Amino acid sequence: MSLPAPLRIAIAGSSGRMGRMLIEAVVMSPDCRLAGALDLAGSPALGSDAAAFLGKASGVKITADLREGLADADVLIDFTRPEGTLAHLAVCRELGVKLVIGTTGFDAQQKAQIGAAAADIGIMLAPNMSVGVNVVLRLLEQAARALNEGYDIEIIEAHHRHKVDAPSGTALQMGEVVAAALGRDLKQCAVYGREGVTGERDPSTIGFATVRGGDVVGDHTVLFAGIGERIEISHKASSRNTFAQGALRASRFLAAHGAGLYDMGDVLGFDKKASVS
Ligand SMILES: NC(=O)C1=CN([C@@H]2O[C@H](COP(=O)(O)OP(=O)(O)OC[C@H]3O[C@@H](n4cnc5c(N)ncnc54)[C@H](OP(=O)(O)O)[C@@H]3O)[C@@H](O)[C@H]2O)C=CC1
Ligand SMILES: O=C(O)C1=N[C@H](C(=O)O)C[C@H](O)C1
Repeated sequence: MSLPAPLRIAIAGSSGRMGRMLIEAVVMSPDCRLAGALDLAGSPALGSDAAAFLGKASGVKITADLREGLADADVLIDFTRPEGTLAHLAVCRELGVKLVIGTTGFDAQQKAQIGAAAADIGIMLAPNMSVGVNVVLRLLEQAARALNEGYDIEIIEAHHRHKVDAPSGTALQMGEVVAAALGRDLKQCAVYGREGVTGERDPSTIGFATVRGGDVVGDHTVLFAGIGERIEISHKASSRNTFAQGALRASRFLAAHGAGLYDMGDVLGFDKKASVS
């Protein structure tokens, strides 16, 4: 009996922290094949083998030419920057290549562009691909429903010194899930940091606090602070491999599904309630 053909995966942002982790994960997965590797024009890595940093030869050269990098791919996994992802999205749509988007920091208009492209291709959009965070999103929905009065909600996140967006995409998604469970609109109730004489806390708000430093992979805590007790629901990532493995699960899911906009809840078989992103 012959084995099914491997899933052909291209990676965007090949020289980035996640790009390298993803290349390693693809190369190590027997059911996947590295089919393309993209990086920005001007990157010193252009022309070199995508797996050279692992001391291996993948036979795939890093290119800035999107059509060349996507020519042989079923799925592109993209953890870059919003402007890069949107450029990749346009070419994926044209070529019929499915897209796993891990990039964070999109504004509402950019998210709408992604949603529109999902009419033609399968797209997975998730600010955090770890299984653990997506389970935490479900726990948060339940906790927020049960603690809907008398508890102040604060979301605290910590990341490495190189992260460029704040709050993290995960923190924002946690805020959206909690706000939706409470029947609030996050746009109306979010407080992003405090300074000076702020006055007493407004109980209808959801506060965000951001910490940046060192090599923290990604910590998120949602605090429900009541009188006489505090509940903290936390997730701490200790390796980027958890995000890479989630992105591979997402790629396998997309390979088996048609056009549409999906999230990690779909991959994990959750119903749609907690999938605000
Ligand atoms: N969904 C999830 O599970 C996770 C999401 N992330 C998100 O992934 C993104 C990347 O994170 P990380 O790997 O740490 O970042 P890095 O800065 O390490 O890597 C980003 C990569 O994208 C490239 N890049 C930058 N701008 C563009 C552009 N306009 N077009 C094409 N490529 C571009 C960079 O190239 P160059 O180096 O030449 O600038 C680099 O190779 C972030 O948005 C982060 O929040 C991160 C981890 C998990
Ligand atoms: O930039 C990162 O590193 C991470 N970004 C994601 C986010 O913004 O939520 C996910 C993860 O926490 C790591």
